[in-house]
Amino acid sequence: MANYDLLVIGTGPAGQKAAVQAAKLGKKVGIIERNAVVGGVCINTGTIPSKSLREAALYLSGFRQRNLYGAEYRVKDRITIEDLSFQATHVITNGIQTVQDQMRRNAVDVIYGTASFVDPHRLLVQQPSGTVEHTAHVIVIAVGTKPARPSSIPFDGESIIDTDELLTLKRLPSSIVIVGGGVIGTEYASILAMLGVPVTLIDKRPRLLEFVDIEIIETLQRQMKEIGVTLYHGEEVVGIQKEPDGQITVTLQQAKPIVTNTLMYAIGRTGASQGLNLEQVGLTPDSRGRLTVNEHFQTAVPHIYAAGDIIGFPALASTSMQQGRHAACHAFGHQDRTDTALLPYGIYSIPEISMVGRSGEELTQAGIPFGAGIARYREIARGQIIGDETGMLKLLFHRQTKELLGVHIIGEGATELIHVGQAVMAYHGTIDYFIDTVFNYPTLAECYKVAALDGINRLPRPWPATPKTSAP
Ligand SMILES: Cc1cc2nc3c(=O)[nH]c(=O)nc-3n(C[C@H](O)[C@H](O)[C@H](O)COP(=O)(O)OP(=O)(O)OC[C@H]3O[C@@H](n4cnc5c(N)ncnc54)[C@H](O)[C@@H]3O)c2cc1C
Ligand SMILES: NC(=O)c1ccc[n+]([C@@H]2O[C@H](COP(=O)([O-])OP(=O)(O)OC[C@H]3O[C@@H](n4cnc5c(N)ncnc54)[C@H](O)[C@@H]3O)[C@@H](O)[C@H]2O)c1
Repeated sequence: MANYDLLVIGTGPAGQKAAVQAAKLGKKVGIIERNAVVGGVCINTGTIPSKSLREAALYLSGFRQRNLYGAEYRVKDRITIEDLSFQATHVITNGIQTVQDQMRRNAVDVIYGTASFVDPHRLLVQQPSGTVEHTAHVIVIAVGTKPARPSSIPFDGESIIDTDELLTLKRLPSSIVIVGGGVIGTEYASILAMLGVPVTLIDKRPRLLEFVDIEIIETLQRQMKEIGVTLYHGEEVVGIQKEPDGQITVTLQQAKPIVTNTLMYAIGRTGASQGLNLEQVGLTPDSRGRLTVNEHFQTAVPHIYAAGDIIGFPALASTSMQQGRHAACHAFGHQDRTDTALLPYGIYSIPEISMVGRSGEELTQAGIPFGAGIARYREIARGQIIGDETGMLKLLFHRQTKELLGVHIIGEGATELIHVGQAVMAYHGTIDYFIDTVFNYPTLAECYKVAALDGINRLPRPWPATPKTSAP
């Protein structure tokens, strides 16, 4: 038994950052992990493997170069699971090693085993060799999520799978039906289609990713159809039949049945709070296993914090890290602030999407008068050089003050480019910043200037004057 200032449950992004931050504040920290390796969903089954798979698919399929060298261009003709997992395995191994090194350098004890509460300050850790108990002044619950698996679906780990199991398949599916057009379903649909797998993507909502700007989603949907994704909106699976030849017949509510080789469910994730013995400390998760916290990530028991996917939206690696760090800072009296209004979103579909700030729909609903300016990659030198013909950057700004209110991008580099707009918004900058600034040429960042000029040109003259204090 050891006594800690902080014990963290879970070594995903939230747990890692909570642990390191507390260690930097001079605290004695332990972090508990039930898997054989550190890193959580992020490094082992979610963010990192899916993004590595995407990069490998884009490279091996030659997709990025097809507009330049022709639709037939390929780096490799028959792409195998081994080709794809080569890069992912390398990146995952490095990621695990990096987390282990960080814990060691910061003198954080990594305790392998499954944690549960004995009382509000005491955790039981089950290990293959037996159980140990540790106590702590502060506890951070960062246990993350697991894929939602409705009991009515006959999952078999091979042909009827969840999104974690996709990564363990022995060969690429010859066809796949994906149920759930959320972020995971959309990303994997693009990746698999890129590899030549016929993909059907089904979602019960009327369109994909309802929180994304409509014009951006229309572009994405067109692109996905072009690379071989069949989309069904407002549709649900009502029957699953495994045929003697191993194929699966999927019966839909409205459309004709589909025969497929693989069926994958990507219908969301549930909090991994089961088994934590939360009733011992008086905490009750919601129906999806999530915990409620205040703005400092404290649960109803003030010295027990929760951070990352276990607290629900936005459930991203990016936000989880910040939440974990914020929780540790608050617990040990160190000032910290998280700007939730400027949360960027990055969706690694093909093409990728990113956004920050408000959408046109939100501004209209709020009654804020706004203008829009668009730059298309095909009209930008860098866009032409890289052969991205569908990329687009859209700026939304206040019609009177010209303050930047939202940035929405689809195309190569979108998730990196977004941070230029995010910084300008953080300082309440106007689109004049982009008009007055010189950008490297040829770059995709030049889209900001072109979109700002487009936006101002669409306003009735005389154009509004620039307020003196608005630029950063
Ligand atoms: C396919 C996929 C793609 C994604 N892509 C992105 C992306 O591109 N960008 C992005 O920002 N986010 C992405 N995400 C989301 C991101 O992975 C999560 O937001 C992030 O991993 C959550 O971090 P976390 O620290 O809350 O928990 P997790 O990473 O889920 O880690 C929790 C850890 O806690 C451990 N644990 C659970 N219970 C116990 C227990 N009782 N005792 C001990 N240990 C326990 C688990 O074993 C696990 O290691 C993706 C997710 C998925 C599934
Ligand atoms: N790039 C990224 O940042 C990234 C990538 C992947 C995952 N993630 C995170 O992982 C989390 C989980 O992603 P997800 O895509 O599994 O969940 P999600 O909640 O985003 O999407 C689930 C989708 O499934 C649909 N659905 C649910 N039940 C259905 C049914 N029976 N039939 C048809 N459609 C159904 C819903 O309408 C929804 O569109 C998200 O919260 C996201 O934040 C982030």
